[in-house]
Amino acid sequence: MRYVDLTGSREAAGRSIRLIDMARRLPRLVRRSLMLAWRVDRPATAGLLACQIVSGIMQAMGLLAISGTLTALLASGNVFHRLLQAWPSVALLAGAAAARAVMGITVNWLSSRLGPLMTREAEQMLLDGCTEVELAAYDEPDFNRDREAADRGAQVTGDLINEGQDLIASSASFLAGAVVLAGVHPILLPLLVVASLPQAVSQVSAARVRYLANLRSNGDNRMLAVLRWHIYTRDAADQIRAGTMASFLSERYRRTVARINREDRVAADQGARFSLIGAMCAGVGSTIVWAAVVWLLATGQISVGRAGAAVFALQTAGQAVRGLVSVGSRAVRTGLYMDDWTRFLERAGGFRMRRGTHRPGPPETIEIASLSHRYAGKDKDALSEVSLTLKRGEVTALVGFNGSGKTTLSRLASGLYLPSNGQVLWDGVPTQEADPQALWKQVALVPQDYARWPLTVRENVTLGQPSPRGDAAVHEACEAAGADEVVTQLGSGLDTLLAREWLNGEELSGGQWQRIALARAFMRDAGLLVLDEPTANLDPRAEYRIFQRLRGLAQDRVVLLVTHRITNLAVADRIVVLDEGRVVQDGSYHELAEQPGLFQELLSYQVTAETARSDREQPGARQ
Ligand SMILES: Nc1ncnc2c1ncn2[C@@H]1O[C@H](COP(=O)(O)OP(=O)(O)OP(=O)(O)O)[C@@H](O)[C@H]1O
Repeated sequence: MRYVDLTGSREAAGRSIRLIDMARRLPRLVRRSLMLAWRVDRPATAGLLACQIVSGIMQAMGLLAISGTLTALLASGNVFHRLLQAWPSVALLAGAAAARAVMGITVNWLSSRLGPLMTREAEQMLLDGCTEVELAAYDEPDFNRDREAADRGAQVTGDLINEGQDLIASSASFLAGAVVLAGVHPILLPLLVVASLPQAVSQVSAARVRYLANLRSNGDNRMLAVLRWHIYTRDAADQIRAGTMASFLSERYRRTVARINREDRVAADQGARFSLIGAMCAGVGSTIVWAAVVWLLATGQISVGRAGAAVFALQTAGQAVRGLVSVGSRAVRTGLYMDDWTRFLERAGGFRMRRGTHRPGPPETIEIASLSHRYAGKDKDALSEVSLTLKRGEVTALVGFNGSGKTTLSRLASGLYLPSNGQVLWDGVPTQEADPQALWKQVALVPQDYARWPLTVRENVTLGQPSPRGDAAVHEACEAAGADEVVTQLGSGLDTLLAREWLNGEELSGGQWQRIALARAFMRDAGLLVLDEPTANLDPRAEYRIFQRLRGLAQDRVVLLVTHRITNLAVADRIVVLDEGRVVQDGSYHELAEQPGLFQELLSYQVTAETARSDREQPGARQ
């Protein structure tokens, strides 16, 4: 089995990496890296640019000083006189070298300061981008793939500053060498550039091969991250042991890695072949250039001193061209990853929330009108033609078999999903016309799989939004959810960190966590309370208390309860029975209990203590 991502447009972008694209892209990349650097640290960016300019000037001066030194030393006259002539050039040479060394150290210092800042900033922008997408995005493989790619782009953003700096440095060296070479003889510079071209092409080809290989392994790499998460973390640690799954997971990991290695190996071999061809061409090119220098010297077209300067300038410019090509191809690859990041941020993977601006208050009614919903990639609706009205002051319960659409309906009612067809109207306004943040201020949700935030108890309950009443409100919410008993047992009360993996962190039991999750909902001053299996982990006493409180809570809000505990449903004003995404029954507990239908069937599966006892006392009395 192979984990595959569709990578069409990115693959096309990768395939289009050619020398000409690289030349076009490089200035844009340098500009982009400098803009991000400017955003995170202006003085460091300005310092970096200044250092590069000074360094380039020093390099040119150093090369000119070499020419001056050689000309003076090789001139006629006595040694002392020649040394005297040469020493200002030597001093300039030494000064320029020292200045370049200092600039180099400063550039390193500033780049290492900027790189991590840029990576963190890129990650932060990505995180912000992710919170702005529709929840439905997470059901789309495309979105998940693009987010992973963008994450990789964010990680390499810091590299771009080093690559950008290397590019600027190589360009400055090339310019310095070019100025000197052009001064020595006009043929040398074009000859050097032409001689370097084959190597440039081969380097870019190698970069293209590596990028494409990486792209092909994208799905597998994503799966490795998922496997690592499950194997490393505590969440599934008990199940891996009790289920003796370790060797299966390890083997799956190994096989996935082996596939990636095979792709990498092919890319490395192909890249090495390109590099070898490039190096051979570079050797031939260098021979031609050096032969040209010797020929110019032999035919008296340049002096020995100028030939000496040409040697150094050729070395400098040749190194610069090689540097430009090798860093350039790396930077282009980094740039492609960064394109993934930029594209994702621009479009939020194509799923940025674009809803209205209406700011709803606590709803009087939530009308669900001819609502249908189909999840991405599914060929069947999860909900079909559902119509019902939820009212403030009422507890509406949703019941039905697994997969009948209860959770989907509660997510649509709370505006987490937008309907594929039909409408959800909060006091007459469709959810897509409401400002989502304002709407969710009116939602208190206890989902089936509630988050166990590695935060303090206080933060877990307030969700980072403390009440003006301070801890008094937190204690009240905890009391309402039965979490007060949990808090009093914890060493540091509300300040206790709920994460065993950290020093002084505490772990809670499943039921204790559920009480905290309920306290979160009770803490929120929201007009819609959605409870999805809120008591699945609670002991009978805690469960009884929650249901006792529910009526009081419903007085000034809409309450939507999803539960499989049919015996608790007497608390609801109204029960809606769902089957395969359709409403099949709707009424009070007593009405539905009397009617033949699915509700009666569900009721019949509830083995009460009464029936169990009668079964024990009268074996064979019930079939
Ligand atoms: N994120 C999703 N992406 C695709 N399909 C989904 C998604 N969530 C739910 N479904 C599908 O929608 C249907 C209804 O699921 P839903 O979770 O609403 O059922 P439910 O009645 O709450 O089930 P349960 O009682 O097991 O909690 C199921 O067929 C399920 O496979």
